[in-house]
Amino acid sequence: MTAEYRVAILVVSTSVYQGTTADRAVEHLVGFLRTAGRATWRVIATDVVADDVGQIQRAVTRWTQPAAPRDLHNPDNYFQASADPTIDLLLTSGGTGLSPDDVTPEAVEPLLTRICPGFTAAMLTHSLGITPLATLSRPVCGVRCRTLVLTLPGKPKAAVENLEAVLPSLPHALDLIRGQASSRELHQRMNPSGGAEQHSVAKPQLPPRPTGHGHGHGHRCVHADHPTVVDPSATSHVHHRVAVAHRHRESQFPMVSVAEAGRLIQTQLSTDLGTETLAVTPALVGRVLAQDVVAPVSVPAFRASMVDGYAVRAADGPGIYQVGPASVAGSLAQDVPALTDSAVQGEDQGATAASPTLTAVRVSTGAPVPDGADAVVMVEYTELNAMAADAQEEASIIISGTVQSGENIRAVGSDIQQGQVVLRTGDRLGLAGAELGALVSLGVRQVEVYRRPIVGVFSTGSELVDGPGSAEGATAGGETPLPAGRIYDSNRPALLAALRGHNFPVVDLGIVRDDADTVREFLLKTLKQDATGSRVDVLVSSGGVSMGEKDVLKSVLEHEVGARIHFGRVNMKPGKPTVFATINRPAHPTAAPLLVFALPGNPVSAIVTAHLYVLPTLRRMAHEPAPELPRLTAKLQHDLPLDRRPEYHRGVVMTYFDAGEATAPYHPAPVVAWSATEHQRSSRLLSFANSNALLILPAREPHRAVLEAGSEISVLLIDRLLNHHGF
Ligand SMILES: Nc1nc2c(c(=O)[nH]1)N[C@H]1C(S)=C(S)[C@@H](COP(=O)(O)OP(=O)(O)OC[C@H]3O[C@@H](n4cnc5c(N)ncnc54)[C@H](O)[C@@H]3O)O[C@H]1N2
Ligand code: MOO
Ligand SMILES: [Mg+2]
Repeated sequence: MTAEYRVAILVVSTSVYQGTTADRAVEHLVGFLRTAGRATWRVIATDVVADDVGQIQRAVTRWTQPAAPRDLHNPDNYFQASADPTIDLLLTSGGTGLSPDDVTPEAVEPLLTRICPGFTAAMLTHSLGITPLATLSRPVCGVRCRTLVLTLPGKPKAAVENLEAVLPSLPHALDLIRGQASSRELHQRMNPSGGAEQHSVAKPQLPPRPTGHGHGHGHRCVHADHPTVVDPSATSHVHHRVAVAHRHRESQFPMVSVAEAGRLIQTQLSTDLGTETLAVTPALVGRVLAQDVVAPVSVPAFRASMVDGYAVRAADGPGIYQVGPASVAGSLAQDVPALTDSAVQGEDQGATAASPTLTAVRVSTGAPVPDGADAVVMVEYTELNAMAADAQEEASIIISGTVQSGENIRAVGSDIQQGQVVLRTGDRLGLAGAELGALVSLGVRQVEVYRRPIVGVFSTGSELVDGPGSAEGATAGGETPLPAGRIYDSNRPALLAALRGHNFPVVDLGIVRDDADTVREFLLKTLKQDATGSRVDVLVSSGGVSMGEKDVLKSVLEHEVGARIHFGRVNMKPGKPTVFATINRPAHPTAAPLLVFALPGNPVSAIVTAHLYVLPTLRRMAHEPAPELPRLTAKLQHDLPLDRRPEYHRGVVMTYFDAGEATAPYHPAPVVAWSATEHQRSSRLLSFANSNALLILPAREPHRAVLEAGSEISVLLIDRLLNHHGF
């Protein structure tokens, strides 16, 4: 009985996809397979996609999924939707050439879990025997889960020739991939006479079979439970997930300095997130303007008094003034009568010793100054001359001093002139509220501001349980005793709190188990969120980036979702395994890449690196004028032992005067620093207790193991600077 294999064919061609060209590849390949022999080839699915990395990857992923239910947060799992787990052979046709549109190898290669250069070689050798133009073809072949993927050329004839070239070994290759044959059987099948060559057949590098999943017919991806390591011999970014015994025993990532890490991030971040027009409300504080604001009106818009007193004509000088109707704050300028000569001259109120000859209008601070008046005399510089008959109102007052024209009057536009540029592109609406207040005072209803990056935060770790800081934990009651071996996910709430505290929109993406397939699908799903509009600009994770067999994040990033890792280790304590990567978005090739900060899982390391790397990056992306953490020089108050790595030690920083110094005409405020706690282990969140700064300690050197009290050190503020004096 001949074996039966299930085949899917994916035509990759924009013109076929758009209907401007008819496809002939499927027909040719199906015709060839019908008569190919060696096995029964059942073409059970075909599809057409454009020359587009995202479309190709989605089709390939759909046909090469393991059948086991996916453990994703969103049940509406795009990649799962039409998964057919039983495709043995996936043939793509088209897009393997050299034109800029040809992206099939770029799309397929990152998805392959094991590359098979033998198939590629067989295809190329065969084709080169037919035409030298075969040099222009760039096929990739390899395994994804239980499916062999071959990228054939687009020309139907060439596609068939390439397939023909590999046909002899195909059935056995597929059996091996399915786990239904051994290499020994293969050799017997290919060389029934046996002999010495038998030993020269290279043993296929199959990863050991996962335990507990049975053999043969299971449709689980054989790699699912295996850690991933980079095969150092692999020249491409295709990875091999191999058993823990074969893992690297040294990190493959060069150790960069903190400064170099900062520079690498800066080369990748985008400040081109666009702008948004927002209503002028208190929520605008902290935002950065993406437009100049021109004053639409003057402030004040009317001549306003700066003091509580009496509006007069300065030229009238000292004398007795009859007090006219008041202008108080809230009076309409139009209702305040003008000061006129005729109103007062020579009138006699008859109520007191002296008679007024002049006139004044009582005004309060901020109230309109009547027309005709050019000065306001403060109430303190006047005396009551006479009361009105009701013994309540002022009838007249005495002004004894001289009065300057313009005194105590805010001229129209003297605070803000209509047409003046009041705020400029790049100005931040400060936390003190003044810029917001200025906009409101001008009646500006909305402004264009830079969009702030949206940050998705997730935790990796199979040991993690949602704690009281999360919605799930709150309903489950975070205090329930945890089984030994489990811990509450404290990194995610801590990181969310810090980022939200700095006014960045955050999305809680939950916990992702330490399993390469789960991590990969989570990342692909997050990338796919392009299409739905709910996309994040920056991903921040914690955990899974060191050397452990379950630390799969770097490998999945690099080899399975097409990320570029810009650094994977930094010479600092804590935070050595910090990873920074970028991933292009398949659905939006022109959009800025997604930035990924994969922070170490140790809680202190995650918080320190979030402040050191993530926060300044987000602020830069948001066009904030001072993106870096504030840095000061401080005097260390006690000896501190040094580490082999430069250390970001949790500390307390305070400005300090003693009473004598405070009275000196000028005395720079000394800044002093000390360690927040002893026992600054990366797991010990209490090392942050009361700390407001990271003390930057140099690495230990042969001649210097301790930094001595009195040393000047650099400190980075992560919270408010303490002020010994209060005010
Ligand atoms: N052989 C080596 N081991 C380790 C090295 C090394 O260079 N070689 N580096 C150490 C350093 S330094 C750090 S930092 C950590 C980083 O570990 P990972 O990023 O791989 O994180 P995990 O292994 O997932 O977890 C480490 C630790 O943190 C706890 N954790 C993780 N996530 C959370 C969370 N969301 N909330 C609370 N606690 C969390 C986890 O349970 C572990 O205890 O690696 C060292 N190892
Ligand atoms: O660098 Mo790790 O962050 O020391 O704990
Ligand atoms: Mg680890």
